[in-house]
Amino acid sequence: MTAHSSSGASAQTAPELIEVEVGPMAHGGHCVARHEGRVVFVRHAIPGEIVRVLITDAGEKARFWRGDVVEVLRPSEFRRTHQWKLADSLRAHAAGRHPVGGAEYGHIVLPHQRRLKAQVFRDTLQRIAGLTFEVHVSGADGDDPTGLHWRTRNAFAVTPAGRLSMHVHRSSILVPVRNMPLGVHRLDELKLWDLNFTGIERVEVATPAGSDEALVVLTPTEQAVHDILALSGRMHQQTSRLPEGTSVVLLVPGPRRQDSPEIVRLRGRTWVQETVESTHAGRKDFRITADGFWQVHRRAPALLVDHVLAAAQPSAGQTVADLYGGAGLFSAFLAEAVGPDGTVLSVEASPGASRDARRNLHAAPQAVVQNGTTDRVLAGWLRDRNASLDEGGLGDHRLDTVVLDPPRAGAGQRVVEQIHQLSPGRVVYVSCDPASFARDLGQFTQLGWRTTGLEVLDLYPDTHHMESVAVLERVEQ
Ligand SMILES: C[S@@+](CC[C@H](N)C(=O)[O-])C[C@H]1O[C@@H](n2cnc3c(N)ncnc32)[C@H](O)[C@@H]1O
Repeated sequence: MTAHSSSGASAQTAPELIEVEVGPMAHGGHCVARHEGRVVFVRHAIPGEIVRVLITDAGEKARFWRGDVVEVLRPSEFRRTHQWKLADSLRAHAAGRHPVGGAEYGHIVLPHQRRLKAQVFRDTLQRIAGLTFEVHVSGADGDDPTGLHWRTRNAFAVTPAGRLSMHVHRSSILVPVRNMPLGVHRLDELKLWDLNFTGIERVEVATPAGSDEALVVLTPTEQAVHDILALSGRMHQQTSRLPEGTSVVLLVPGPRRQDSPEIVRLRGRTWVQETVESTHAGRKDFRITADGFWQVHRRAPALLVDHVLAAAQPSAGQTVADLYGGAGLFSAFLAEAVGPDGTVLSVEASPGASRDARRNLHAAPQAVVQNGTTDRVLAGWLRDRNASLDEGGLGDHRLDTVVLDPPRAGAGQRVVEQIHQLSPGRVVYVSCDPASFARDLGQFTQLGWRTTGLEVLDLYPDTHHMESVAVLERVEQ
């Protein structure tokens, strides 16, 4: 049973099953092993184990193969029964199917998951940026030892029969689901698996922490878009028995890719309220619309705000840029810290998230939202620093601090160079991907920046993902 072949070469040339002793955990959630001189990326293993691996992705000329553990011949002391049956490679393959993606660390006890993440983070920084750091990974308070029940944002695919499902890792194969153990308990209570989503391609669910509210966001298939009225009627009827407090919207893509989607309200409202309680900076409410961005772990917003404030050390009257600002999470707390005499420039590319940010920052006139890609906005600031903010300049401001929280791809060469040219006193880099972070940090280091603080947080238990907050300061010339 081979899921797919990456190289285009025939998968039959690889043996179906191999036996290996697995080496270190690598970025991406697989361990590195060798079979007759060839590198094999083995998922669902733990370093040091001897395992039998089903090759899922191979070719005679491929530089490396990929495979899933199907039998453990010498288990690690840190192995446990996977906490989620559908994502468990051992039980899935024994039943003749592939595990769903998204919980590739679920067979490892939580403290060891964090030790492995620290090792992966350290190795990635060393390999890509040539930098050596002591790394400790800490978890969020209140996390379940199983590593389950933390996601307040969940997304599902839909089978041709209209059932909620998830993808097999790196594959178009869909597996119908009847629960989502990584999600907060409220998600399972909605019982969305009992509904028929024919005509829908993607179902996203927001279940804010500590509230009974939920927002179900349905993206139609290409065919169903042509008769939105009929689809709306069917979905309205299907979702009518969802618990009180559940809102449902259709997210209809605009005619061109760059257009904002149209949000069609089927029930309740088009947004959810999120409340963030920071340890030292109080409590704030945020409105997040169906197409807006919000951090996924129930504790992530508050924890990240605390870390960003500690790293940025904003003070009254300062000017701070919040790049990739989303719905204004960091900007709202930064705006309070710099006060009415300071300025926060919140830069966000998505029109929906920018709209949320404007609403969320309404009470803080010192926070200005600039809708546009970071590289374009920064190019404007550099072109004419004295031009007013409305004209795309910096309005004579000098940046004290730049906070950036880019998506997984990182900021990239151009944006790092632009931040350097803007010459802020400090940079706070929030990252959800060690590899792109290492690449960008390498560039900052070459430009004369020094890392003076680094925290790594486990905001994605049972998966290989992690979050980091770094402080960079300019080396004195
Ligand atoms: C990881 S999120 C961080 C959002 C925010 N800091 C928070 O914690 O809620 C990244 C944000 O960057 C936005 N984004 C993606 N590419 C961008 C770009 N090139 N320029 C500006 N914003 C971008 C996304 O829409 C998203 O809101």
